This record gives sequence, structure tokens and C-alpha cells, in this order.
Amino acid sequence: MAKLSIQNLDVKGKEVLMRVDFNVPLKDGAITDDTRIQAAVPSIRHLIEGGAKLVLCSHLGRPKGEPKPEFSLAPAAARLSELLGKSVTMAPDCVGEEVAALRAGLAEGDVLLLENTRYYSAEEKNDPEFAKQLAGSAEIFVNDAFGTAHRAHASTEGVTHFVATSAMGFLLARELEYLVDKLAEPQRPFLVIMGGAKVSDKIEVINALMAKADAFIIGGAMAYTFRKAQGYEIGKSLVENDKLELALDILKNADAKGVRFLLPADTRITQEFKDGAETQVTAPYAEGGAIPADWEGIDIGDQAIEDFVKEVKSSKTIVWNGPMGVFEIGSFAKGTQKVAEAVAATDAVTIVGGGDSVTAANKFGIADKVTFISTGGGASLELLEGKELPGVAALDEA
Ligand SMILES: Nc1ncnc2c1ncn2[C@@H]1O[C@H](COP(=O)(O)OP(=O)(O)O)[C@@H](O)[C@H]1O
Ligand SMILES: O=C(OP(=O)(O)O)[C@H](O)COP(=O)(O)O
Repeated sequence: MAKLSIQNLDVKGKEVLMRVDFNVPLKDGAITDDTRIQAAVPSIRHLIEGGAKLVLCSHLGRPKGEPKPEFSLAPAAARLSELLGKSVTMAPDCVGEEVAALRAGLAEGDVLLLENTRYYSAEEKNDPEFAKQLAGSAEIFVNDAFGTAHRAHASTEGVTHFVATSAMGFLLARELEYLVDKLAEPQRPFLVIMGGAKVSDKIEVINALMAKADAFIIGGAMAYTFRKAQGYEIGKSLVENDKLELALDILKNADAKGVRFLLPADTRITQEFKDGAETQVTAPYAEGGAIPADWEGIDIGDQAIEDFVKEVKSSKTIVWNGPMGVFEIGSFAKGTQKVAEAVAATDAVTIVGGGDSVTAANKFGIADKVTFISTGGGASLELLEGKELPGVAALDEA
């Protein structure tokens, strides 16, 4: 069943609470990639032009239930204001009396951005009392936060129980349409490239994706959990020690199903996590390579780049989620850049998903050379897995 769209709502004079995903990368307080803000603009404009009193809410990063100024959404309010060409008021909080007063004072066409919902642990717990406060006096809730639609949080799921109407925005609709349709019958071989730092989230979906994909490339921090599980030394690299058994199970499962499963043959390592730091490439693991105790993996090695590029070239559908290394730092970016360029150069159907992956695609100039850019990483993987996303399931039927 299709979900209700904002296209079909009369919002004139009504208070509308819209969940957006303004979880954008920041450096020294400045937004380094505003793709997610731009992506929400069509829904925002539609609601403003329809005469809504618009209240936006989002999380940013993982502040773990406490107000932390470095996770403030204030830079997003400033950027949105520039994109819309009109003022956007930044609220000092996401709930409470002061916020309620600001909401009550909105006129038709006004836009208020609430402060980071994850300043409260009640957000991720999907606490009903917190959800009720977020809903406040809004009659209508709109979800346009595709990147967070796989989370059952107060601002994505809970809030729908405290408003009269819950609908999807244009971005959410477009993502669902594209990802579900394009990937329903993928051209084969179908390759999934995974990397990044959200290891515990993403490793959980691999077994389920094996029913769909013919091959996997694992880069980024996730690779070290697999290598450690296989008994290799990984030094100070990021690792999820409670996922070692799962990693072994995945390797066994891939073997049994005949799914190609590529781990990086070698790793670029450093002792200092900063640009210009000395880096080395380990010997291939198969030839006794290891990461020394006080070194850390920060990118895939040169042999891994060669292997991964070859795999990319022989694929017909590619989903890429998660950078191969710490691409934000110039001297650790080579693996991500080479894989990105290889993805862009194929004539395969190519889908790049995830906040940081999209940032990497923009940085390396390949964003307009891929078939589809998705604003969601974890969300697109769960969709691909065939799961219903809680933030979508909670919306009203059309
Ligand atoms: N080897 C690594 N060690 C530490 N961090 C890494 C490593 N490889 C990639 N990362 C980091 O992973 C982050 C992106 O991870 P993630 O949020 O999972 O991706 P996405 O947002 O695309 O879903 C980037 O900031 C990058 O610096
Ligand atoms: O950046 C996000 O997801 P992504 O890294 O999977 O694209 C979303 O904003 C969700 O953030 P979360 O993974 O902290 O819940």
C-alpha cells in the first residue's frame, strides 16, 4: 500500500512538524557537504508555499543524549536560510516551554528548526512522553528523513501517534521509488561495497543481503573486524570485538552460498591520525602481513585497490555504502578515491548511499556520474534487505 504524500495535503494555516535528516558533516563548525539539506528543500518549499507553519526537526551525529554544542544544528539553519532565501529561526532546544512559545508564534510560511533531538536519550529510546512533546501542537507530521527512516526513534516513529495525519515528503518518496524499483531485479553480477565506520550496524545486514548480492567488497573500518576474526593482528585499528563470531559466520555463509567476498588484501596504516602523517602499506595478509601493535589501519592498501577496481569493472549493478578509508584526510583518501572513480567509470547501474559516502562522491567529482545518489546509507541497505523501515511503516496509508 502506498503511503500518504504531502502532495495530497492541505496545510494552509496548519502547524506541520517535519522530520528531516540534517545529519551533515561538519569541520570546525562549517558544513562540508550540504547534500542532505538541499535534498529536503523541495518538500520545505512545497509546505511554505502551501501556507504551513513549518517546524523542522533532526538529529546531528551521535551526542549520546546530552546537549553538546559541537552537535548543534545551528549551521544547518544558516545554510537552509541561504538555500531558501528566507530567514529560518533556530530554536534553542527541541522541546520545552520556550520552544512551545516559538511554535505558537509562527505565521503561515514561517520556518523554525528545532535543536538536535539526540540531545535527549528519550529520542533513541522512542519514549512516548518525549514524542508527545515533540509533536506539540502540530496537526500534521511529515517524514522526509530517508537517511534515518531505519531508526524507530521518537522523531521518526513515536511522533506519529500524537498527530492527526502523518505523511511522507518528496525525498522519502523518491528514495523509496528508486531503490525499490531499480533494485527489484538487479542486473548481475550484483556487487555491494561496504565500508565506513558504523560497523556494528552494517555488519548485521550482510547475511540477509547474501540472498540478493553476488559479491561483496568490504573496506573501511569493517574490514578489521573480519581480519581479527580470522586471527590476524590489527594493531590499534577500529574493531567490534562482539562481532567477531558474526564475522566468521558471514565468511562461512558466503563460502557455502558461493558469494564472492573480498576483504582488503593489504592495509594502509599510520601511527598519527592527521594529514601529512607517515603511512605504510602492510604486506598482504596472505603473505604474513599484519598491522603492528601501535599502528592503525586508515585505508585499504594498493593490492586491495587493484583487486577492488577489478571486481567493480566486472559488475553490472553496484551499491556502494561507506568509504574505504578516512577519506576526509588527504593522505588517507587514495582507496576511496580509486574505488569511487572505478564505480563512476563503469556502465553498471550504480547507487551510492550514506551521508559520508555522498560527501566522498562529491569530493572526488563522481556524483553526477553515478545512476543514483541516496541520502541514506544504513536505510538503503535495510531497504535492499527487504525490511520495512519503521519511519515509513508508521505513516498513514494514502
Ligand atoms: N579505517 C578506518 N578507520 C576509521 N574510520 C574510518 C575508516 N575508514 C573509514 N572511516 C570513517 O568512516 C566514516 C564514514 O562511515 P559511515 O558513517 O559508516 O559511512 P556513511 O555515512 O557513508 O554510511 C568516515 O568519516 C571515515 O573517515
Ligand atoms: O547518517 C546517517 O546514516 P548513514 O551513515 O547510514 O547514511 C543517518 O543520519 C542516521 O544516523 P545514525 O546512523 O546515527 O542513526
